[in-house]
Amino acid sequence: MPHVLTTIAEAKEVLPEIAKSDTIALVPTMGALHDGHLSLVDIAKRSATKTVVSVFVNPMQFAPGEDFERYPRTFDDDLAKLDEAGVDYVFAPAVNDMYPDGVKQTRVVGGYAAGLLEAAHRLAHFDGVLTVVTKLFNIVRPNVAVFGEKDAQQLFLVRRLVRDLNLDIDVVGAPIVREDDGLALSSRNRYLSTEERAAALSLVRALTAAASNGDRGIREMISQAQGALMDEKLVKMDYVSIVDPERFTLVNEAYTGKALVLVAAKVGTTRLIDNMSAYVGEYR
Ligand SMILES: Nc1ncnc2c1ncn2[C@@H]1O[C@H](COP(=O)(O)OP(=O)(O)OP(=O)(O)O)[C@@H](O)[C@H]1O
Ligand SMILES: CC(C)(CO)[C@@H](O)C(=O)[O-]
Ligand code: BAL
Repeated sequence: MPHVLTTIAEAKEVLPEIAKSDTIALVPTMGALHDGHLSLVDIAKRSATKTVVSVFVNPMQFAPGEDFERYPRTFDDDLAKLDEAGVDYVFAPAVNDMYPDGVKQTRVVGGYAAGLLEAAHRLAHFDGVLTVVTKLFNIVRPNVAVFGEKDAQQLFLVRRLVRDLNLDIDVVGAPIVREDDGLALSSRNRYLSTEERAAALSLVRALTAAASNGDRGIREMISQAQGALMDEKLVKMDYVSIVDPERFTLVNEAYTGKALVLVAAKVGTTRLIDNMSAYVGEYR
C-alpha cells in the first residue's frame, strides 16, 4: 500500500527525508482515478525513484454553481489503483488544511493565456489551479511533475508558472488516453447517461474533422468541427478554438504550421473538454 500522508505537516516531515536519497515525481489529481491518471503515474515512475500522487478536489478552481460538491470522491478505490500501480506516497489533505483561512487569500495569477478559452467559461479557474499547484509544489518539492495533455491550457500555464517563477521542476506532459471509440477518459464521464455517452463522441468527431481539414484553412477547420457538434442535440458547444501550441495564442486565417484544436462542450449537464494536434496549410 502507498504511504498515505493526510496533512501538510506530515508531508513536510516525511518527504524531505526521502529527498535526501531519492528523486520525487509528483502527479497532481483530483481523484476518481482512471487509466488516464495511471498513464501519468507510469511516466512519473520512469522519471524519478519515488512517486507521489496528490488527491485533492480543489475548491478554489471551481466557480460558484459548478460541480465541486458533487465531484466524484472515490478515495478507497483510488488507493487500491495506486497500490496496484506501485505508487509510493499519496498526499490527500483536507480542505481546511490547504485553505485554513478560506480561498480568498494570496493567489497565483497566470498571464494572458489564463484569460482565454476555459477561463471565459470558468471564472478564475486558472487562479485556483495555479495557486493549488504552487502549494503542492512547495509542500511536496518534486523534481518532476506530470500533467495530462487533455488539459492542454492547464499544462501550458503550469509550464509558464515554472519558467516565470524559476521553479526547479521538470514539467512532463502525458499524451491523452482515449477509450477504444475515441472518447477521452475523464473523471466526469461517469456523470453521462448511455445517450449522453454516445453524444459525447461528437467532441472527438469535431476534433478529427478540424484536424483533417488543415489544408483548407482555420475558418473551414472551425466550421467542420462546429458542424460535428451541432449534429448532436444533447451537445451544447462552449468553444472550438485553434491555438499556436508554442504560445497558446489564437491563430487567424493567415496562420500556417503546427496547431492545437481545442473543444469544450456540455453534454447534457456534464462539461467536457478535449483537444487534438493539427497542421494548418499544405503539409510539407
Ligand atoms: N484521458 C486522459 N489522458 C491523459 N491525462 C489525463 C486524462 N484525463 C485526465 N488526465 C490528467 O490527469 C490529471 C488530473 O486530472 P483530473 O483529476 O482533473 O482528471 P480528469 O479526468 O481530467 O477529471 P475531470 O473530469 O475533472 O476533468 C491532469 O493532469 C489531467 O490532464
Ligand atoms: C492539476 C489539478 C490536480 C489541480 O487541482 C487539477 O486541475 C487537475 O486534476 O487537472
Ligand atoms: N481537469 C481539470 C480540473 C477541473 O476540471 O477542474
